[in-house]
Amino acid sequence: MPPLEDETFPSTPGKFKIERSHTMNRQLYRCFASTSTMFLWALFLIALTASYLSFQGFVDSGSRYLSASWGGIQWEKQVRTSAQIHRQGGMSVLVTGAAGFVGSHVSLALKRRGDGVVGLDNFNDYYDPSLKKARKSLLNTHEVFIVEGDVNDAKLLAKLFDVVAFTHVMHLAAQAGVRYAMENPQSYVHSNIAGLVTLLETCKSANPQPAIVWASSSSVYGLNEKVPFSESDRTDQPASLYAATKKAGEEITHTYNHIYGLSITGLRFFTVYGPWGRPDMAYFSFTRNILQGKPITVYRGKNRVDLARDFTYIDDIVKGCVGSLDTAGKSTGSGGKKRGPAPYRIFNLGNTSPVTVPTLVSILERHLKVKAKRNIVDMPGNGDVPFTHANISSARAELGYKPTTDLQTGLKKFVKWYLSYYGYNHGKPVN
Ligand SMILES: O=C(O)[C@H]1O[C@H](OP(=O)(O)OP(=O)(O)OC[C@H]2O[C@@H](n3ccc(=O)[nH]c3=O)[C@H](O)[C@@H]2O)[C@H](O)[C@@H](O)[C@H]1O
Repeated sequence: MPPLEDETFPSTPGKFKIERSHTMNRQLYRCFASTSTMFLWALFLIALTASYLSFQGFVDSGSRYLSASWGGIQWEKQVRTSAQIHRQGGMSVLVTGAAGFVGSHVSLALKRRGDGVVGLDNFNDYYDPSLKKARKSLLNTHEVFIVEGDVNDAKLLAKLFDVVAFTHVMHLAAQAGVRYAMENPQSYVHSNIAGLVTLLETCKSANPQPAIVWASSSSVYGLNEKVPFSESDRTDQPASLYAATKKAGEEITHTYNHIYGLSITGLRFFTVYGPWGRPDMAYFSFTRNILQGKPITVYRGKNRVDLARDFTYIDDIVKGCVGSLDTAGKSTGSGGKKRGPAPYRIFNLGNTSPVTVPTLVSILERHLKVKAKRNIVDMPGNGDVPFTHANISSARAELGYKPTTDLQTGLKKFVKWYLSYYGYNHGKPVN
């Protein structure tokens, strides 16, 4: 049998009751006994709460750490290893948009010649992210590490510059696509303006400051009618929000060059195409539809004039990018302050021989050996421009840029890659 006291002071504090009819001593004793028990209970509860809270904190910080895709000793090691330079006079380059079309090609080219490369990409779903993951795997086999993150993440950028003193930044992360800007305008502001400023803020504060080469676009020429397009032509009539954000990027980078001494090179790409390309672009989506027996929509300009583009093959663009990195003068600032004038350059990277969209379709038909079902419609007012044509004399003189691949040859290589990657039905990638 348990003693009475034990029954009167049950183990559950909330059940405690004072018995008024007992003697003073007994009450005092009970009171003392109850006070010490309560004290012990209180201590126990405090300890329990404290350990619960600290455990919760551990779980929270642990899950934060686990859910974050960057940070930690192992991650830093991967970044450092990927950034290591393996040639005399080489550079260490942060490539943003490294899982993208141009970014993956440029990263590989740099790595192959012995430069250090660290990629950054947010793997967004503007187009099939599995293609971006496949590019990442390819880069992985060449020992290029891609950090998963956004250019708007200032902490991540600061950390990357903390771990590696990048000599150059190849900034290719962007919201691409001319017509999609009508569907999702904010994504252009987020990536092409806010993201650019975040990156420049990091670069301006870095010690040493890197030289920056970044992707502008042929679309900045907008409604300009003077052909071929020269860098000195007017670029104040953009036809799409995409073009407007790229033009804004040119002005923004100029400001950072002027105030902080950042070395800046802007590249106006002309409709880049090739293996591992972007599925949202015409040559890519036409290929898919033609193979699947689906109709393609071919836009036509005013007065039934065919639209034309200065389609530029990816390998030529890569040479222009690498040439830009090689010739980029140094940034002059330190501690966030300009110490002297730094280069500010803009180059057209085109092919110099525009081809009409119906001709593009005919070339694809020949390579695919399938007839396209053409649905010809008047160009909707969706930001498109009727033609592009690059004057590349500046790039030729200063970068040694000389495109060598015509559309016929380039599309042949694209189709070969496409069929090996997707197969004839554009099902899942062939393993
Ligand atoms: O140089 C650039 O700065 C841009 O190049 C690229 O834009 P664009 O030149 O518009 O390429 P792309 O979409 O392949 O359309 C090609 C042609 O096909 C026509 N087109 C397109 C789609 C369609 O369904 N039908 C059609 O006729 C269309 O009217 C056009 O005449 C990049 O996407 C862009 O991110 C940017 O980098």
